[in-house]
Amino acid sequence: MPNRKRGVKTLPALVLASALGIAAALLLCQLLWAESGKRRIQSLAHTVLLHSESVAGNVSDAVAALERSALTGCSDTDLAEMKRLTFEYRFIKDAGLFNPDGTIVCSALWGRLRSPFHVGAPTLKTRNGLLLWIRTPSYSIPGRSIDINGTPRVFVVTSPTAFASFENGAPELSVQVTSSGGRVLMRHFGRIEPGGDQLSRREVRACSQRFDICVTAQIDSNIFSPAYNGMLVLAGTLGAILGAVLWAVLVSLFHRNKTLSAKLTAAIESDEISLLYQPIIMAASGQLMGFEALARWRDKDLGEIQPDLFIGKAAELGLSTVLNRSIVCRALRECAARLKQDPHLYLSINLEIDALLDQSIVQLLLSETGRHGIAPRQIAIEILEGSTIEISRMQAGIDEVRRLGFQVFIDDFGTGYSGLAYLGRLNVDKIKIDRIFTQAAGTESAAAMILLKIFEVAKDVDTGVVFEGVETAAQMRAILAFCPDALAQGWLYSKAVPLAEIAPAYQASLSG
Ligand SMILES: Nc1nc2c(ncn2[C@@H]2O[C@H](COP(=O)(O)O[C@H]3[C@@H](O)[C@H](n4cnc5c(=O)[nH]c(N)nc54)O[C@@H]3COP(=O)(O)O)[C@@H](O)[C@H]2O)c(=O)[nH]1
Repeated sequence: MPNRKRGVKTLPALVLASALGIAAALLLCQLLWAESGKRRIQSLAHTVLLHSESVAGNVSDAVAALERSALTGCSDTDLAEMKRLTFEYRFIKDAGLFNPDGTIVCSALWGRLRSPFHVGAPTLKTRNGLLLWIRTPSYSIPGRSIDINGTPRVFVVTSPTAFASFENGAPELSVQVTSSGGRVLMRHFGRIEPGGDQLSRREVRACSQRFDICVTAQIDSNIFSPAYNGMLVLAGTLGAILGAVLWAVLVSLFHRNKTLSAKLTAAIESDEISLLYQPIIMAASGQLMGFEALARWRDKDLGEIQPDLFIGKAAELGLSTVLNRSIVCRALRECAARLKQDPHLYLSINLEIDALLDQSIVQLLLSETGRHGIAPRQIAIEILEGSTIEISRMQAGIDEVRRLGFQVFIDDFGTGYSGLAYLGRLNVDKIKIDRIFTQAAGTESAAAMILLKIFEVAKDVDTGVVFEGVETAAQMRAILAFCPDALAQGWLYSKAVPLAEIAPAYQASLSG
């Protein structure tokens, strides 16, 4: 029954996730398609502009040639010369002369007109001084309109097929050729709609440096048009699958998190968190000086869980105190014999600063060391440098613990936000320099310079130093060069292991 209930809830959620996936996929597809359309019209606008410039250049040259010619009127010689010029220029359909009163009386193509034709005022005077009559009534065929370019003396008619190669373009494309101010529309293919850059519409504009011409190209890349049905179905299907997969991943993460929380709670309560120990060595002699307790949790279903993860999770679940108490008790129980056997050894335990300020943990440390007959001096509490707790409160807690005989170390020094000034203000026994600095030893990096600086300041304020994360003999040699009595911890000597595997001395080969 419960499974059926869950199935009933699952189906609408799955349908909703798929629907959201479809919507997201279609939206993404539309945006990508519109952007690819923009690249298409950029190239189209450029091509049309180049073509418009060559038409305008051809027309200007023809007008200049007519101006230079010795035409005086509409004699047969004049008409022959006009014809010659008309044939010479590719984008010119006809050429002729204006009367001084602004009327047309003859042209190369139509010869002498039966009656003078009045063209009226020009539509535009270009910045090159050319007069344009756009879509003005034809002087030869009634009802037709033509484009005339000229001066007050001569004119040419632009060939109506000058832009024929751009006619009958794809239906989603529109192009218009205008004067540079956009006031006069010279040519258009398709209709430019106002408002580019909507979901589907993109627009580009390109203007000529040489002529009074601008080209605007627009594309309406709407994936919902019937032409793109195939793409629509593919994108929708992929979106539905992705939405469903994402939903399944989120649900499984949520369940894993819930499972992790439940399992961790059970593991802490039944004292299943175990400890490994990593040796801390006097590098010059290889002598064992102490060991750090590092928590481990292996779940039979989830496998090995990183300490960062389960310690953070325990804090989220409000289980930090229970976990800390179990770690303190286990560490002292497991290490008591070894510490008593060798009184110069110490055991490091990681505790958050809040735990150090928690009287119940301090009392536990006292009672457990007393119960096992361990000197408090043999216990070092490692706290993190970066903490939001006020420094004076922190120092009061540290002082109290040190007064009881325990040592206090600052862990991962250099990675917090407090900087070197912190060292002078906090009274601790040792700092543990983080491995990002240790591992830079002997290199030319900024981290290597910071490492030296940290070491100098620690020496000035008479605080001991442990170099964490030493992995290579070269790093160790470089550290020994400036700190001959360095304490070191790292994989060069040993990873964290069961206490029984920790030897009294570690002869790391520092040569080679
Ligand atoms: N509050 C508590 N924090 C704890 C406890 N146990 C562990 N931790 C913290 O979890 C972090 C990760 O710890 P871990 O995965 O155990 O990693 C430790 C070492 O294994 C690792 N290490 C040691 N030597 C090297 C090395 O040479 N190279 C390398 N890449 N890693 C190395 O460093 C970790 C020890 O770090 P630190 O504590 O800073 O000395 C870590 O922050 C633990 O503090 C716990 O019981 N309580």
